[in-house]
Amino acid sequence: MLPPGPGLPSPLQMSLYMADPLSFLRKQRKRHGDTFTLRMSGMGEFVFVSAPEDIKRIFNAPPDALHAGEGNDVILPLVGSSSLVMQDGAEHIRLRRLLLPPFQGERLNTYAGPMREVAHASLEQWPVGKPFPLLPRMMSLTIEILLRSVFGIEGQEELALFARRFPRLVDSIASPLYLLPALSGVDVFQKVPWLRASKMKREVDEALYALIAHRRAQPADPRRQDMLSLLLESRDEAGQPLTDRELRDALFTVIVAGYETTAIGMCFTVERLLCTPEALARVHEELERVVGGEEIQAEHLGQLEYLDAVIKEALRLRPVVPLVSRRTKVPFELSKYTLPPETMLVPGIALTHLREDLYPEPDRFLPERFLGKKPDPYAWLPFGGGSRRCLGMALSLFEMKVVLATVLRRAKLRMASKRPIHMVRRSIMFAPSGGMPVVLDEVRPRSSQPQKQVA
Ligand code: HEM
Repeated sequence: MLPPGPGLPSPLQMSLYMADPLSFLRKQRKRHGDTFTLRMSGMGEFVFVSAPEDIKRIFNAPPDALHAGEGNDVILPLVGSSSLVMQDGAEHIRLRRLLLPPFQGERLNTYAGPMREVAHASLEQWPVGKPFPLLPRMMSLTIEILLRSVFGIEGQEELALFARRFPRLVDSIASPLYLLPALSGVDVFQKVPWLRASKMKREVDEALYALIAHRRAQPADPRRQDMLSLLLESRDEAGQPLTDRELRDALFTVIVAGYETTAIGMCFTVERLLCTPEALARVHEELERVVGGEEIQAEHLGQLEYLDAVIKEALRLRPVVPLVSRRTKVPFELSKYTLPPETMLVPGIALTHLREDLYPEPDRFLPERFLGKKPDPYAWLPFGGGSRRCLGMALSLFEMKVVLATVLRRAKLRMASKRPIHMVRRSIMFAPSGGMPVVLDEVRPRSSQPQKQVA
């Protein structure tokens, strides 16, 4: 038997969820307790979970007990069948071991300089004195950072080509023309080759395979620190490198998973800061103390403790991805229930982040909650968790810090209107309403101090 839930007809549950997911979920938790079942018209039953002990059981379950990859069928035609997000079990573990190292640790430090430069260049293009939506600006910035740091692309022409085509392609999957057939397992790009999106995908694929071939043909260069170069050197336990197909799918996946999410996370952080002047003042004071007249460098980041807490609190209160899912493959014990195989389990990220027992006054923006504390991975989960935790978590937090520190030091920003910004659904994400209109009153000059060598 599944946990209790609302007795409403499933089309009504679906409509109420779609209209205002967060307040509908909060109401159900209040009424039915920590674990409850929603019935969504045409999509089946979903068991929502928000208690840290249940989330811990889910994130620590053996890889064969719970699957995540099969829930991602809808993006299969875009990311490809060798993408990490499509795998489960042993193949997921093998691929993740190959892909993870370039996205972690010390090597991130080499990206601080390029990330900062992209942020400066972007900021100088923002209009002064009139309202503009921040989200598209942040999206162009994050895509350029990924193209430089992950793909290792430097040529302006090549950067422009990918930076133009990727977002249009990713956007096309939100269209009903793509979504409706994809939900029934049809690869629109294959079946309807004359569609603009299909043509664009072929062109992007050709450019990606050409990039991979070009890199393979070059002798290994230890000075190259982009992730594609590192991935070309990766070997699995049997000594096998990644195939061209696996590399193409990995590059595509990183773009699909990484550029909008990070841009939205930065917008919401700016929004919370502009609405909380005392927190913004404290960020400025910290930047002045730690960075002073220099340019921001990797070595400053560890000392920006308040900015770090601000980003964590913004991701708690405005989680970009509001939920993750796992499908049970065996009978699965969860609190007092034994859930049958093929049950959809949904760790509710947004729901967990708003629990009063974990975060007193949960609706308030209080970065101090995270000062000097490591977040509990079963209570703070904007990047999901367990063996499926976001591959780009370290990269994304690093990038958010470098870009926000660069922008906030130079830009005098304010919200464009007093109307509150809401979280609105954007495919599987929550994004700021209206693209988050802001006004840039002034751009201060870059620091005049001579720059140290970038780490
Ligand atoms: C604020 C920014 C981001 C947020 C909020 C976010 C969130 C998430 C979440 C919730 C998941 C699912 C985890 C789970 O099922 O437990 C995920 C998976 C993933 N993310 Fe991110 N992400 C962000 C940025 C990035 C970036 C920058 C990259 C790549 C460079 C990336 C690559 C991936 C990949 C490849 C997966 C699939 C992991 C797997 O299935 O093993 N993400 N992300």
